[in-house]
Amino acid sequence: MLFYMTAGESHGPQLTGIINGLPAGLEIDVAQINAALTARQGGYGRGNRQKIEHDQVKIVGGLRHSVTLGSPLALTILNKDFAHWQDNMDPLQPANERNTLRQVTRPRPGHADLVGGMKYRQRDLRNVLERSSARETAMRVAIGNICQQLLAQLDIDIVGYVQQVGNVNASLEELPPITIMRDLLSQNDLRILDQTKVEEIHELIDTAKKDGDTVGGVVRVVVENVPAGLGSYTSWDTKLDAKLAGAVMGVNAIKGVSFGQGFAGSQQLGSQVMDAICYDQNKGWGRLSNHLGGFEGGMTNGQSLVINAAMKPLPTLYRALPSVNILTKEVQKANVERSDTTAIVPASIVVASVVAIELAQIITETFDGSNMTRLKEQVAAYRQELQEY
Ligand SMILES: Cc1cc2nc3c(=O)[nH]c(=O)nc-3n(C[C@H](O)[C@H](O)[C@H](O)COP(=O)(O)O)c2cc1C
Ligand SMILES: C=C(O[C@@H]1CC(C(=O)O)=C[C@@H](OP(=O)(O)O)[C@H]1O)C(=O)O
Repeated sequence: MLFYMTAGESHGPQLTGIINGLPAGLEIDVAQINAALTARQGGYGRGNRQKIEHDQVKIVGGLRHSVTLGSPLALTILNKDFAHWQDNMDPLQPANERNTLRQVTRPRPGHADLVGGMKYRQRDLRNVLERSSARETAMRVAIGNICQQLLAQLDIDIVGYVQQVGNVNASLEELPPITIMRDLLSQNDLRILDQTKVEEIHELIDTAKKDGDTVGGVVRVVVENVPAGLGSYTSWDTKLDAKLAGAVMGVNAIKGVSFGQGFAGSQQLGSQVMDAICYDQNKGWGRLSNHLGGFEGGMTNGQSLVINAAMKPLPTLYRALPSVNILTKEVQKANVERSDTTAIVPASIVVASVVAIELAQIITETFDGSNMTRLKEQVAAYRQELQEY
């Protein structure tokens, strides 16, 4: 069973990750992981933290000569900002006058601060915000990229992009193939397909920033060449769309997940939504459209996966909302240190990463995931069998 864990606080020394259950024999390209980490740091509307960080992964276990051993893979990413927080965030530094004076007591509406403080009985909300920060998503991107490299070995390609920012839609009527999408996405700093919307969205983000406000949006992940039959209809907890929805909702600030045309389909007739079945001797089974986003009965149906995720506007506002000081109970403005105006671009990378992790997990569970060469052989044989069904 492929699973992973992360540890580390936003301003602590480093992020740490362990992924267990990767096949032996997977060659890992660290440059590709670092490129994904750089992409997650970027995008229009990011705050000043990204000027400090320069995320690079270090692999410290489970790898020999760049090839996985089948043992747990251990990863680290340094937080460069720790240098400015050492006095406050060093794991062993005793509490002193300076660092206790910097206590966080004014919870931000929409962030984990208040409820986290109540639940874990914290009087310094830094003990909550450090881990609830989306800094952790850097490690999920590193692990997700390794899973993308595994999927690439099986000719499965995945991309995440920004579909909508605030109320401005930047999608195209027809989805181009992923290779063309990549080219379009590299042409702007918003990871959008419709280049005509760049200026309008920049203005939207600039205005929000000037007003001390924040912006959300919708991201989309497309996965090509996924074999049919991953996941199962037999029990609720084996449905792959349900597992994916859980993983995507697990990304900070994601508040909704849908597949294919999503909620819009609920307003249409069945004849407009179901994807008619076709068969071609050379290509095998297919569908004449892909409104359902590649899932039927909790299983992949051989069409591209289309997964949408809605992100709320970020909770930390420079024009802070009213809050209540947890020590004095006085009404005060919520805490603000530093924040992104929008994190919709990084969200598109993070959501694609968690989708890749779930897919790598179901594939290594459906087939023998002990060794990469055997896995490739089994997936190829299965694809052949499906075509001849
Ligand atoms: C890549 C990324 C960057 C984020 N940056 C910020 C930020 O700068 N300020 C902020 O308040 N929230 C930010 N968030 C969102 C918070 O982490 C999130 O809202 C918080 O953890 C509460 O969780 P919830 O929104 O899922 O309930 C970011 C999210 C992501 C995915
Ligand atoms: C550190 C990252 O994002 C952070 C996520 C975040 C939050 O509240 O989620 C708040 C901000 O933290 P800071 O106050 O340190 O600037 C973001 O910068 C990152 O994405 O690498």
